[in-house]
Amino acid sequence: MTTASSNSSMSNGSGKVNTQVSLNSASSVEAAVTQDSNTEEMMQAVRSILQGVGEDPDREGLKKTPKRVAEAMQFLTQGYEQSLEELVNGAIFDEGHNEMVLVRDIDVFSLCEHHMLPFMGKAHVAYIPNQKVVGLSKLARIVEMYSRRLQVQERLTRQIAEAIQSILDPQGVAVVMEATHMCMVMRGVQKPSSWTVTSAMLGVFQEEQKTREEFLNLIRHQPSFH
Ligand SMILES: Nc1nc2c(ncn2[C@@H]2O[C@H](COP(=O)(O)OP(=O)(O)OP(=O)(O)O)[C@@H](O)[C@H]2O)c(=O)[nH]1
Ligand SMILES: [Zn+2]
Repeated sequence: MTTASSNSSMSNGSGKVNTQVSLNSASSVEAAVTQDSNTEEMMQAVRSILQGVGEDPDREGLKKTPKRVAEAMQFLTQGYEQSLEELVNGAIFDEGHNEMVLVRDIDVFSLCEHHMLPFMGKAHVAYIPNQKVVGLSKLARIVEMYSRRLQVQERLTRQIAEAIQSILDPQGVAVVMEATHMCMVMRGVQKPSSWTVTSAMLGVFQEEQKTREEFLNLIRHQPSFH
């Protein structure tokens, strides 16, 4: 991963090994070494795939491909290394606000766990606070963290809803995701126009039809600035 490999060079300073490393930097050196060996293994695997498709991994254009693919895969799955707590970073505010908060049209890029092919689309995330609100960007960051993993759309949708539930204990959470799956577009059943809608409704969104409808109307309506 780009970040991890830059970490590894940072932790070694100018490349010399510092013999007076503290426990913390010793463990970060260890993490960097593990990361490097992971990258190495991934590069080997990409070489095998290239050979498997009948390519010559040593030809000019493909020489750096194993490294590029390994780094791209590490980027696309960086959500495994993030935690909800770090991501929210304490940005929870006691506003006494109890009306619906909705962030819609959050871009989603993920990989399906069955084929490791992209699926992409939009997520709409709403909650009804119980006094506490969270920084708006954190809702998009939560979407980002769970999408940067190998996923199925249903689980991704539910994990986003449950994460918001766990940090805010709100009156309810609603998440709708609309996505197109490259494994259904480029291969397999080959249906380029199909898209999949999943939803997760918790608390009042599940219990009260009126609240759920209000949310569904809000995500249908086209904003005037578009
Ligand atoms: N429920 C769900 N299914 C998914 C998702 N992403 C991919 N799939 C499906 O996972 C299934 C895997 O089915 P398999 O029969 O094991 O694999 P396959 O032979 O490659 O299937 P086809 O895609 O039908 O060619 C397919 O039906 C995919 O459409 C997702 O996010 N949610
Ligand atoms: Zn798939």
